[in-house]
Formats: sequence, structure tokens, C-alpha cells
Amino acid sequence: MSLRKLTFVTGNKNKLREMQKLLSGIVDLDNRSVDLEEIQGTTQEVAIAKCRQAAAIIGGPVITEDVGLGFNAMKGLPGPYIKWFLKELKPEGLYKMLAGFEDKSGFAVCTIAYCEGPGHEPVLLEGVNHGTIVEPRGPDSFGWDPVFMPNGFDKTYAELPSEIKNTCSHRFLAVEKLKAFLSELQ
Ligand SMILES: O=c1nc[nH]c2c1ncn2[C@H]1C[C@H](O)[C@@H](COP(=O)(O)OP(=O)(O)OP(=O)(O)O)O1
Ligand SMILES: [Mg+2]
Repeated sequence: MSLRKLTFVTGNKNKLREMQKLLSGIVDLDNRSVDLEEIQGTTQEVAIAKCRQAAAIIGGPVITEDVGLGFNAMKGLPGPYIKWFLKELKPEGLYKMLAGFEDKSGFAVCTIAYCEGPGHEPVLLEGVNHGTIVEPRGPDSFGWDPVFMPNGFDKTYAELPSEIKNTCSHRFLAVEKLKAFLSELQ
């Protein structure tokens, strides 16, 4: 049986590494590193626009991914804008953003968008993982991993072995939905 071919359009090596693990044996995953334009809007709007662009560039079936980190004390902000907050503030600054708030809870959202090709409507598969924003702990190797401690664990994403992150993460939860969706396609 040959595996379905899909191109994951992302410029983020760490996302690619996790996605390859999560989809191994299920999808023949190719990668194209394209810096897709990200519009302003809700996570869903950003994800759909990103995936449309990717499908137009690749000319075939693609997935893209948009990740957000929301703070409940800030009604879900920074959400899809976390990349720019992280870039300027680093993990330490993200933690400090909540200094004036009692509520340190937050949630990580992974929105995978699948598009069959140019002219097709993207389909969204979303995974949400809830947790707490803590002082940075663990290796500073992937995004905001050092400040996110998922519920049910006493370690941050950065401190957890990747095999464990991959069984509970926002990305894992979205990939579970993607697998179910792909198994319904012919
Ligand atoms: O599991 C994760 N653990 C920690 N940090 C993460 C994770 N996943 C994404 N991130 C970071 C990357 C970027 O700073 C922001 C999302 O922005 P986002 O636009 O989705 O990612 P990106 O621009 O790096 O790659 P892409 O080319 O796929 O858009 O959160
Ligand atoms: Mg991006």
C-alpha cells in the first residue's frame, strides 16, 4: 500500500520534526520551506489564508499549520500573534506578561489546514491543550516550550521528552483529527 503524499509547507524546522514523527507510516510527508504571508485575523482566518497560498504555490495537496498560545487572563491573547510576542520578549518576557494577573492559565492551539489543491476550500483540524504559563524551564530550543506546562504534568513542554510531548500536545491532538479526516478521504 502506498502512502498518501502531502506537502507540509512550513518554515519551522521544529514543527516539521514533530509532524514527521506524528505522521510517520500514515502519510508520505514532503516539506517545502516557504515563508507564507500571515494575515491579521482569528486563528481560523489566518490558517485558511495560509493554506490557500500554500496550495497555490505547490499546486497539489498541502497541509499548513498555525499555532497560537493564549492567556486566559488576557481573554486568549496573544493567540495567533504569539510568534511576534515571543520574538521580542523571549520566553522570560511571556511569563512576565502575566505578572499583574492571578490567573496564569493558558492554552496552546494547533490549527492544521488541509487543502486538496488550488481552488479547493481548506479544511481545518484543531487541537487545543490547556496548561499553565510558568517561569521558563528546560532547553530553549523550540518556541515557547519552556513556559508552557500542560495540565497533568509537573514539567514544561521543554522539559518533557519529545515522545511525551508528542502524546499530549496541541499538535498531537490536531494530528489525531487529521488522521481521522484523511482516513475518510479516498
Ligand atoms: O509546539 C510548539 N511549541 C513551542 N512553540 C511553538 C510550537 N509550535 C509553534 N511554536 C511557535 C513558533 C512561532 O513562534 C509561533 C507560532 O507561529 P506560526 O506562524 O504557527 O509558526 P512559524 O511561523 O514558526 O512557522 P510556519 O512557517 O509554519 O508558519 O509559536
Ligand atoms: Mg508563521
